[in-house]
Amino acid sequence: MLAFTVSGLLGGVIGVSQWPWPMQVIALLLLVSLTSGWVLLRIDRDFLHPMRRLSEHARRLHEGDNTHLMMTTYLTERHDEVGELARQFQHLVEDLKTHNAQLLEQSLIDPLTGLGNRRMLENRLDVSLPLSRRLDCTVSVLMIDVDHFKPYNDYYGHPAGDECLVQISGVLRDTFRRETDIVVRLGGEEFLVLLIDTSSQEAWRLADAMRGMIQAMAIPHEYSPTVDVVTVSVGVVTSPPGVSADIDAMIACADEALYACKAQGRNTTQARMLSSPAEAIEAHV
Ligand SMILES: Nc1nc2c(ncn2[C@@H]2O[C@H](COP(=O)(O)OP(=O)(O)OP(=O)(O)O)[C@@H](O)[C@H]2O)c(=O)[nH]1
Repeated sequence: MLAFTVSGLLGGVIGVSQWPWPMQVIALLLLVSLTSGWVLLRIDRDFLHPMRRLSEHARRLHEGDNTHLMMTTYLTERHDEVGELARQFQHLVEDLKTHNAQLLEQSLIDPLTGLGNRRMLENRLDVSLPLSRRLDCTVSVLMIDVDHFKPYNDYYGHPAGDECLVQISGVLRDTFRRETDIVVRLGGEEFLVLLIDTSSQEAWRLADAMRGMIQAMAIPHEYSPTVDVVTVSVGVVTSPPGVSADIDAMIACADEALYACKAQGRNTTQARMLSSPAEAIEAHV
């Protein structure tokens, strides 16, 4: 159609209609080829090429190549439908990214207390332990367990038990405030704190101060055989500089100290010094 229109115009302007008919046919064919070539070039430049870029972008995202999260402005700044498609695609990617970040955060947080959970501990340990080895500094693990929590739940009810755990979490959060401190709820009424570059004396002092603050909150617990308020027992283990901290050995050792607290009547803090992964020596009672 375009070719015919153009040929008509050319015919009028440069007198093609005066040419012999074979020349007219050749001119028309030439015109049709040039026009189709031009149309194909435009289709490739305006449509196929951007589509290839868009699909390449989607492929990279699919393969997890986060260096290409932002789409090229070549696509997003276009004022046509392709540009609109690219912008909508980019919004979708950004929404998914935000949503994924929220999901990841939720998967690391204990919903009741807002503290980290076991998974967060594992993630943070991947950074903290190699860092402590590199800086050649101490690592301390505190295992904290609420005393006589079963009777508390039984008599005051599960929602009151939940509230009690939330209040205890608040004390933990207020006590262990360094950026490098890791404070998590392991599950149930058990919490873990990991401190790096804190001396064994300081770890014990902080742990015992925290225990005292929980007692001082004076959450009534008239069914506790220990005292008439909610208390915790704390097992502390410190791995000194130069000893490669093995988290499983440390947790096992802190657990031993915790059970010793329970055996000795609860509402107390006991500490151990880990001199090698296999060997634990008592530091404080
Ligand atoms: N409210 C509430 N209770 C929980 C939660 N998780 C675990 N518990 C309760 O915590 C109690 C733990 O009881 P036990 O492990 O027997 O220990 P305990 O009574 O604290 O005794 P000791 O640790 O020996 O002092 C159980 O009754 C659990 O049901 C929770 O998320 N919310």
